[in-house]
Amino acid sequence: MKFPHDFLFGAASASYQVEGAWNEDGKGKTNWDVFSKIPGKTHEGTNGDVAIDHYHRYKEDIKLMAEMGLESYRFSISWARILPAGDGEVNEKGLEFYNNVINECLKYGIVPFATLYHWDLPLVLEEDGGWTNKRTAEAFVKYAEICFRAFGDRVKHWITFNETVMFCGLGYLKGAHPPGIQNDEKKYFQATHYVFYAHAKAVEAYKELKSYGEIGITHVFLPAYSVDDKQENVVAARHANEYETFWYYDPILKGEYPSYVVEQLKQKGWTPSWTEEELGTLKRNAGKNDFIGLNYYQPIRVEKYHEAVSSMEHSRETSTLAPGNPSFDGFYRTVKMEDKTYTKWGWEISPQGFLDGLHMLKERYGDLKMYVTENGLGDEDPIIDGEVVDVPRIKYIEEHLKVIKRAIKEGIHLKGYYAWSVIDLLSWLNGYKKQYGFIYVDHQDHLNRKKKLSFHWYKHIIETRGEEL
Ligand SMILES: C[C@@]1(C(=O)O)OC[C@H]2O[C@@H](O)[C@H](O)[C@@H](O)[C@H]2O1
Repeated sequence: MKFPHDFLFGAASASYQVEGAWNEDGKGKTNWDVFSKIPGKTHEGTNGDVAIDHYHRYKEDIKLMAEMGLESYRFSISWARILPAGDGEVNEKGLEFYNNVINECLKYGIVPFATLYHWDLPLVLEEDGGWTNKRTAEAFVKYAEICFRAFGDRVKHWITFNETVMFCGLGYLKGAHPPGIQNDEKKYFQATHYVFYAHAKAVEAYKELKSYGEIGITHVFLPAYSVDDKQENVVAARHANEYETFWYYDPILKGEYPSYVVEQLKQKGWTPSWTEEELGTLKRNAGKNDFIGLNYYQPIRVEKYHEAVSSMEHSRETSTLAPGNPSFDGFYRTVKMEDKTYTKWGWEISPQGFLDGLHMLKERYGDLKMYVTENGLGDEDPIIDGEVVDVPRIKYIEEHLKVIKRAIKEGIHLKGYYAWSVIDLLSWLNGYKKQYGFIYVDHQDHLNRKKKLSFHWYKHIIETRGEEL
């Protein structure tokens, strides 16, 4: 059986991780332009000043995507190229760059899938409180409307935010991402709320424009499973799903927060300062979402945790989602299990965990259109006789595509798959230690591009629409 004719085989990138040209053509500074240059924040001081120079080489890169037969390219727009000061004056050169990227995609019949926010926030807004300041939410809606008007005649698939739990969690709890604050639960929950509010306002604005495209949000999908049947561990898994999934998915898809978490925030004094207007906006617009984007890499296995965690000291290492760390509130701990398979960075490889999680989502949110907006293997790819022989990545993606095909057969409304990443790119904290792409970038030879084994494999899968999987 082939994948459905309207299922999109794609791959993804993010502006800060590929573009470079950090201060060219009128682009404003972002939080990451500054944060990545604070000594010790990133592996070997890597940053996005050049990245893989996609800003100047996007034509070559999109031509390679076309040679792979890629049906859709998910990229992100850097807010600070469009509005250098976050709000205020529009930078025409910024609009020009993304118009060129979109037109280059369409030249090859590649469907552009645009993410408005993939963590690079204009510095002016970060310095004014970032996502804990409602001004940022309001500025985002203005930025979104500018993009809808400039690109919406050709871009018909929009994602507002990528992985809110990551930029809020690492920004305000672990401190590994800007603004680098640790253990501030009040700011963490406040930031998530203003992001959800900004999303709902952007959806409302998009629908009013009647561009007849679709809009949604991309969340991490990290289904939590108990390590065994012990009641306290089953309760720990429920707690993890409430805080890591339902807190993020409910306000978008139901228009209200999960009562389990709301009650506990009240008791702990972490309730965001939200207004009736904001909560009403969430409720009014929940039904207008066209899809949810899932970034799935792994599930988590959890057990009840019994030690105090007051003001844990965090590091880059405790921020990598590898198992063994307690949750921010100390309620549970993730566990590495003997009978599971893991990547070199300790992420479990579990296509079955994805399938089980998809059914959990369908049970809670109904027959909702979904895209896998990220899935892939971060690895140190072996180079043999000058060829990048990334067989582990082929196996990883093959197993996940098999499960996606099965999920569709079981009635899950999955409409596309975007491998992370289309091309090797800068990791926020890990530089170029692990690669994710179908295309190799040679940092020892002028960032020259080279097709990997997986490039040819994915090309075949797309051509045959995965019939053999
Ligand atoms: C933490 C990490 C990684 O480097 O492994 O997870 C996988 C992937 O997720 C994406 O949303 C990030 O933009 C990208 O940089 C990657 O980030």
